[in-house]
Amino acid sequence: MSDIIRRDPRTEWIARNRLHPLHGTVSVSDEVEVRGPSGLLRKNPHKVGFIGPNGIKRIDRLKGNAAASGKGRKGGAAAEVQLPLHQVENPDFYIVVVPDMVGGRLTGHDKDMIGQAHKLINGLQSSSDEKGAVLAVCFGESKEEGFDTAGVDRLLLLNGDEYQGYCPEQQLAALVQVENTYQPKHWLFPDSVNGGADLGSRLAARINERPAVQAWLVDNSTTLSRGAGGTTDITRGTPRLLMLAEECAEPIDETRHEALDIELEHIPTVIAQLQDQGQVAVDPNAIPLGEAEFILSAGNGIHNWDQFHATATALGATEGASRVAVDDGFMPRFRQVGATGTWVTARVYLAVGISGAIQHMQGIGQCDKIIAINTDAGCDMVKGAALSTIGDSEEILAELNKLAENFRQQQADGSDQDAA
Ligand SMILES: Cc1cc2nc3c(=O)[nH]c(=O)nc-3n(C[C@H](O)[C@H](O)[C@H](O)COP(=O)(O)OP(=O)(O)OC[C@H]3O[C@@H](n4cnc5c(N)ncnc54)[C@H](O)[C@@H]3O)c2cc1C
Repeated sequence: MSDIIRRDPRTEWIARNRLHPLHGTVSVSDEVEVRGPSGLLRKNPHKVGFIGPNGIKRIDRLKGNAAASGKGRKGGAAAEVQLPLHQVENPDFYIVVVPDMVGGRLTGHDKDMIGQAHKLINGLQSSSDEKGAVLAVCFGESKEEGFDTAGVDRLLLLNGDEYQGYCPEQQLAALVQVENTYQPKHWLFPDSVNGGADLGSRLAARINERPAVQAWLVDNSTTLSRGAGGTTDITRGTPRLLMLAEECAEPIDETRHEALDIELEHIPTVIAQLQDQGQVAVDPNAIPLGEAEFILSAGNGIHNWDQFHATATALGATEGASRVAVDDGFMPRFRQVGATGTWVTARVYLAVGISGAIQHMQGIGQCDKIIAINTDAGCDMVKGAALSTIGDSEEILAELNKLAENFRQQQADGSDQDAA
């Protein structure tokens, strides 16, 4: 018999006519793709997705991705790209940036500020032969490895004991010494609650400069700042000292810089009026999702919710969730991350059993590092993650719990020995 698929006009007509008594027999199929009576492969839009436990229709992304291989993956284990090196041999002038370095690393806000510093340098260089460099002054312990790709030409790292914890008076003394030594063209601070606004105000008062605060559009002559609680813009000439709003400029991404270490002598040691009593432990779940630094987020791939909550506690992470986990009633609505939930800016976003739908990815675009745990190596979350573990969420969370427990135990043993 011939393999040619022959058209059956009568069956085709019945398939098109939803009121025909035989319609169900020719068109009903649980398949999303069906070969119609004409031989053509057709998609049945009524069969795409399924009704979840809450009665809401959803698209099953696992099905679409299950067959996907790891081919064509980007992001994640991104190939190292060697960017062109930008060198400034003997800078004629400096623009000094003082990053917040929350957790010892440059924040997105810090990187925007460094981008702004280079914009100012380019403007100044276009009208003279002088060469400028960005000098970053960083306090405390640094874990940052990307000063060069962030655009730092010179780096002054002040991490002695006197710079540990909250010590604005000592930091100010160092900045005054930088001012006396380098006479920078501009001082840039992030206008943030993480220290930038405080330190910038202190230095402005000390060196008698009138700063621009919440500056968001800056060039060499004019600065636009947000005023009156963000309801109006204030235009003024660009001052020497600027406290910059987030996203004031594009971060550096096309060049690599030297990040040469420099040292500064004769910084006076200040007898502090303020005493740092150390950090206060807080319940990670009491931190608003938008401000959380480390988020453990659950999706439809979580099948053991008690274990998920236990892991979040063991890791000290703030809990987040995909919309499906929320719609299905496993997590409260205020934990939803994404376009219609909270937009998060965590340093580490650990997504467990989340497929990476566009609405979810929109909400995590500002996170520094995304880690995915998923059974599907081809899902969009894995494609966008810096690190992925492919496997069952329950098994991987069990291992994570064990590691956290061992770590705690080792720390406890260590402190016992110290006490003895
Ligand atoms: C207007 C609109 C707004 C939306 N807004 C949002 C929003 O703000 N936030 C949001 O999150 N979604 C939002 N959505 C929903 C979004 O489109 C997705 O449906 C949702 O994000 C999917 O959630 P999920 O990844 O948890 O579930 P699924 O898509 O079902 O994915 C589950 C994932 O878990 C994996 N998995 C399954 N079993 C295991 C296992 N045992 N171990 C490990 N992994 C496993 C699967 O491989 C899959 O990748 C919105 C949708 C619309 C239409």
